[in-house]
Amino acid sequence: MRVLITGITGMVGSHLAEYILENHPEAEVYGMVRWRSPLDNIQGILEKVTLVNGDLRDLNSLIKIMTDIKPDRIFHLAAQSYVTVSFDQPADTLETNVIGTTNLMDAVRWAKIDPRIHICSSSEVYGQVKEDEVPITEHNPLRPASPYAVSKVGEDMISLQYFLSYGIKTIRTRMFTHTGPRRGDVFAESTFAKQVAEIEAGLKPNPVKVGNLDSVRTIADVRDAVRAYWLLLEHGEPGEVYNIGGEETMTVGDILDIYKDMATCEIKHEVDPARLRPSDVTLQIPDISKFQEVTGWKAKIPPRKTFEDLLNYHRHLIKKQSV
Ligand SMILES: C[C@H]1O[C@H](OP(=O)(O)OP(=O)(O)OC[C@H]2O[C@@H](n3cnc4c(=O)[nH]c(N)nc43)[C@H](O)[C@@H]2O)[C@@H](O)[C@@H](O)C1=O
Repeated sequence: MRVLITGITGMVGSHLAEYILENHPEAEVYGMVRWRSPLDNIQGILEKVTLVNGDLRDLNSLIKIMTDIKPDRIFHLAAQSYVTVSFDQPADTLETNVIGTTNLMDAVRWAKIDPRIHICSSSEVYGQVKEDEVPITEHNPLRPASPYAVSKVGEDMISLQYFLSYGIKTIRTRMFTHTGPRRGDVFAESTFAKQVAEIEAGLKPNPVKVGNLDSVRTIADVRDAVRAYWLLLEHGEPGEVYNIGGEETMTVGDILDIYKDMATCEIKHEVDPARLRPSDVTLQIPDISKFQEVTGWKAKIPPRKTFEDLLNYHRHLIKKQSV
């Protein structure tokens, strides 16, 4: 079986590749990279995967990849995934996420192949939900509250349309917050961990800079998330959409408190107005029963372990950079 991962150099893509190599050795893993993508996250598996150059904005590069590899499964993880940046660069976000996904599916059509394709939509498509709408099911209205969320609605819907019009086997996930080692340092739980590690190392003054600490999230570990994605393409129904997420609910402020508790010195915090958004999604609690019924998936890693591993990841990076 040939498996293609777009976004293999990111947090999720690199963990997914490791998961597949370890648990499904029969699979040949191909990763699509842009020619200048940093390969740090996949250093440990470079000899076990085949990298191919491509760009979601370049249809020809995708047609070549599909024709050469003829993947049986595609995990489409590449995206502009940072909500804050999408307010500053809305067109760029839409182009990568919506046009990029459209190109990917057009390339599959051109190559006349019939893979099962995981489309990574997002809980952000639900936007600001009302209190009586949680836990959020797949039937909730879509009220995107950022250009990123609009781009994920577009990606989600165009993937459904390619299934309805051409029978392309897209299966969509709306993943709620998931994190762990290698998480980009722009996201809340990762920037907090990085700043704590820098303060511990004497590289940055106390306090940790924060934005809105009141948003409610559930946390899933990225290593549980990639297992969910594998199960999705094994058991999911083409054309369908599934919520996935963790079960423990907390505020962003609770996450900061966990790090304060783990830190080796006293940590203070301060709101940085630049970290507040024009509109924020403050309540995200998923109903994941549809996905669990189909796959039997259950998260195994508790959030505290996830945060501990993420903090140690940043501590390790800082140590490495200082030698
Ligand atoms: C499922 C979804 O999950 C992620 O999107 P996100 O939830 O917006 O992630 P975030 O970590 O940027 O914000 C979470 C919350 O935390 C608040 N917050 C407070 N203080 C800081 C802060 O200092 N930095 C950031 N980034 N956020 C902060 C911020 O205002 C927001 O309410 C992406 O993976 C996305 O790709 C995705 O699909």
